[in-house]
Amino acid sequence: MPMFEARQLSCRKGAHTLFRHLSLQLAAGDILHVRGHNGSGKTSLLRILAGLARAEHGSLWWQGVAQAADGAEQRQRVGWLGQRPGFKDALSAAENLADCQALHQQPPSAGAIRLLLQHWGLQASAAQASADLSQGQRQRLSLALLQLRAAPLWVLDEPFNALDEPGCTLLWDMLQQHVRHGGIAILSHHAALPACTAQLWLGSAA
Ligand SMILES: Nc1ncnc2c1ncn2[C@@H]1O[C@H](COP(=O)(O)OP(=O)(O)OP(=O)(O)O)[C@@H](O)[C@H]1O
Repeated sequence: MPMFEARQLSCRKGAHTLFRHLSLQLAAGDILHVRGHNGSGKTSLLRILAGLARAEHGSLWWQGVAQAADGAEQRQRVGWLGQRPGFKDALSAAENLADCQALHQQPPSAGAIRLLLQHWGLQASAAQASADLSQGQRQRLSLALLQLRAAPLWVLDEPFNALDEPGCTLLWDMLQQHVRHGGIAILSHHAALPACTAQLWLGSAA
């Protein structure tokens, strides 16, 4: 049985059908790479898979169980990384990580936060407002938050955006570790990627 399944998804925006009858099945350990030209519907699809938007038709299944159409169940298990950061600009990186621990009922641990900040190269700017971080540093903070959250299904829209080469390596390592521990990752990226177990190309459906 696949761990995560999408059945017969269709999505329409205005007069355009972005995709229809789109189905996919993913097992623990899979990394799905979603590709397509600009405007082909990658973000729209990822938002549906993450439970952040409704498909016109179709359903999501987790471990053989159909998920509520409002996406609420799905959002509980998804670690989402989108184009807009999911942290508070007014808080520092360290404060945002502490907030995330509290939100997900994890015991507060300054040690774990310190290690994450070091791992993502954010320790020198850990105390400044997140609004003042560079684009790459903001992406690193988003990834540190994703790592802290420990969700089984990651849905990542252009996660390599703004990362330098060491940052890309850190992200790859993080992805590999996630799937080695039984997680699933779905990500969009314009260029070819090594080591993904599946690829989905979105073209024009209308
Ligand atoms: N809320 C909306 N209302 C109308 N059209 C929309 C809406 N959201 C997205 N679209 C359109 O749907 C199409 C797909 O958008 P989407 O962001 O999913 O594409 P994408 O493949 O992620 O693009 P890119 O590679 O440029 O990031 C685009 O033509 C976009 O203009």
